[in-house]
Amino acid sequence: MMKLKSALPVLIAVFALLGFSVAVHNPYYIHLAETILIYVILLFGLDIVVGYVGQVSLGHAGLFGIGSYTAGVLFMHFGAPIWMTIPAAIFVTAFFGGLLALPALKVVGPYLAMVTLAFGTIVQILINEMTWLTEGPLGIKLPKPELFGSTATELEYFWIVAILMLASMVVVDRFLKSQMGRAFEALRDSPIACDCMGVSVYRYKVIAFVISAGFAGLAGCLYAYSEQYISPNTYNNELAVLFLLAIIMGGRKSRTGAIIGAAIIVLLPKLLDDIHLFRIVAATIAIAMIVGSIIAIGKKITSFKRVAIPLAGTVGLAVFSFWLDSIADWRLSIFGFMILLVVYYLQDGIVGFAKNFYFALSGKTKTARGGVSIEGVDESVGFIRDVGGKNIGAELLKVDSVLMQFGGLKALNNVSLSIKRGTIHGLIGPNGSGKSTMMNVLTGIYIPTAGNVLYAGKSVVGSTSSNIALSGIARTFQNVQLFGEMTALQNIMVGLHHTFKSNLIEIGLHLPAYLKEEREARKRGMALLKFVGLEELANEEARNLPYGKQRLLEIARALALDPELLLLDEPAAGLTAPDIKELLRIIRKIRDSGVTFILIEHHMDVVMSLCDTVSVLDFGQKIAEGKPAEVQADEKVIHAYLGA
Ligand SMILES: Nc1ncnc2c1ncn2[C@@H]1O[C@H](COP(=O)(O)OP(=O)(O)OP(=O)(O)O)[C@@H](O)[C@H]1O
Repeated sequence: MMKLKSALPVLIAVFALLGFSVAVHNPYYIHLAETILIYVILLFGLDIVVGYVGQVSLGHAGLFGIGSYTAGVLFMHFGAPIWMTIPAAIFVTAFFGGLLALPALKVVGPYLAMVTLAFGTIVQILINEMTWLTEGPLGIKLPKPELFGSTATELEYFWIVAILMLASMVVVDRFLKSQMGRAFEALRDSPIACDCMGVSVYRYKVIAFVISAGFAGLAGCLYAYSEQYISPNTYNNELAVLFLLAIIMGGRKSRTGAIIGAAIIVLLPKLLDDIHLFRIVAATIAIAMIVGSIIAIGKKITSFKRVAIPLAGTVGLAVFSFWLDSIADWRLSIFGFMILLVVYYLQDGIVGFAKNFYFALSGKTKTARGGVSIEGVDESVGFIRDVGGKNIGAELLKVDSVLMQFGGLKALNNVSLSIKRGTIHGLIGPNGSGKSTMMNVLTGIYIPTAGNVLYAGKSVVGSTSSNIALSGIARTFQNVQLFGEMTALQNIMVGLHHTFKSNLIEIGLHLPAYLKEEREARKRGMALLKFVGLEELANEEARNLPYGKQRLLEIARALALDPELLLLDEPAAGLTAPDIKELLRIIRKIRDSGVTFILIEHHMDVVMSLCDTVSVLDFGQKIAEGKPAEVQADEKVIHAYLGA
């Protein structure tokens, strides 16, 4: 059943393509459809970077050009056949994708948009100037590829493109549903939490750009044969903006969105050339809009006020189209107007809008795809660390005279701690005393100005957060850092990322090695959810969970790392009394299996009932340490909390 459901989009695509090639013989339309399919391949790749990793890229027209020119140059200079130019274009472009990723590691948002735009411009200039390789502005001519000894016809070539598009669709979908795709989404939703789950943000950003560029390279190569002529000015920044628009209009994180987006950017300019066609389409959209609005208002999904402007806009456009005699002078304005409407009113793109409309209309709740059944979950497989009394009481973590300075402020001033295995060590102190800073030093987010941190005898100072996480230190955050757009189960599976060894080929081909890892991770993920009592919410997006449950989910996600040391930063903050009771039970149970804790907490009853030892910070200095009752009675501590 599950298998059939996931194969359905591919089957629909196959039948649509078959139907098209049987019904349409006009080479002009075949070529148009071919261009759409080529853009679809590129957009699948671009969506990885834009939709999943959440980065802006205006460099994809440049990458597209690199793909085209790899094919063109190899053909012109060496007469290379298509079965050589395709892999070459993919690899060369993927390499440049890696280069494009470097700025993305440093800057985000508008800055990244500018850097990637510059990348596109540089590529275009280089293609133009390197005449010895690329023929410069003259461009390169190349015939349709050889197929079984004869040159492919337009229709045969259409089928080559169609098959590669289908293959890309399957492969991209598989990548994105694997640990790889989860890493991409995790780093978009919370880079800090991503690193602290042992998933290196650096590494996966680069991987995302490389894979994305690989698809741009494939698309570029196919485009060269499709057009049979390539020249530098095709790959301009306008095309880059158009690609980005296609993703936004179609709908990010969606293969259907990529197809719709590609169709729009290829067909819209043609549509705006033909006044009759434009009238028909504008009228159809206006009617759909009127009918949709009436239904939506009738079912109370929306109000008249909210649909008034888009309604007036689409109806106005339709009326305007009949009033016009010729469209030529209005093309750009109409295009701009349509973009404005879509970007403003359909922020989730056309696919996102259609989905929301469907769910609102049918009254069904959205369950994330890849949902799992909650029956027969075996809690015991989730939580596998059991040091069984090993070295209980020996030193696990030693913080040695750590100084953390921010400008003139000493957030931590010469603090030393000794954390014993199998214990719960409390870290308390008034607001701003340096507790969270200590957590950040321990997890590699801050590098201390001076001093050392030894974990199991080895210094972790200077190690990356993801390496520290993988060595066995997991944490939760004061201000919950879940991966909001991912389901509860997926959040935990990011924590289980370290259990995956499979590579891109194993994922792409769904080889048993990968499928087994995925199965086991799901099983463990569900077990961990059950452990914290969230198995019923496995398929719910994390951002929709109540606050208390979010905190529990964070603990379960941290446990997925199989930690030896678990750092909890104010786990009881914002929890109700029954939730706190549940939290205490869970923490004790984890402790009993041998995990060591550092616990920051403002709820004194929680600290008193859980901790074996408590250290107190005030203005970055350790002012007291000892058993909870001793510390509570300490003069300096009372003074720090109550003030003079
Ligand atoms: N990245 C930073 N840059 C500059 N100052 C910082 C930074 N991080 C923390 N500080 C400062 O260090 C001090 C300690 O902050 P920290 O967040 O560690 O306190 P805390 O004990 O966790 O407080 P709270 O209980 O309010 O969370 C504060 O004065 C804070 O403003």
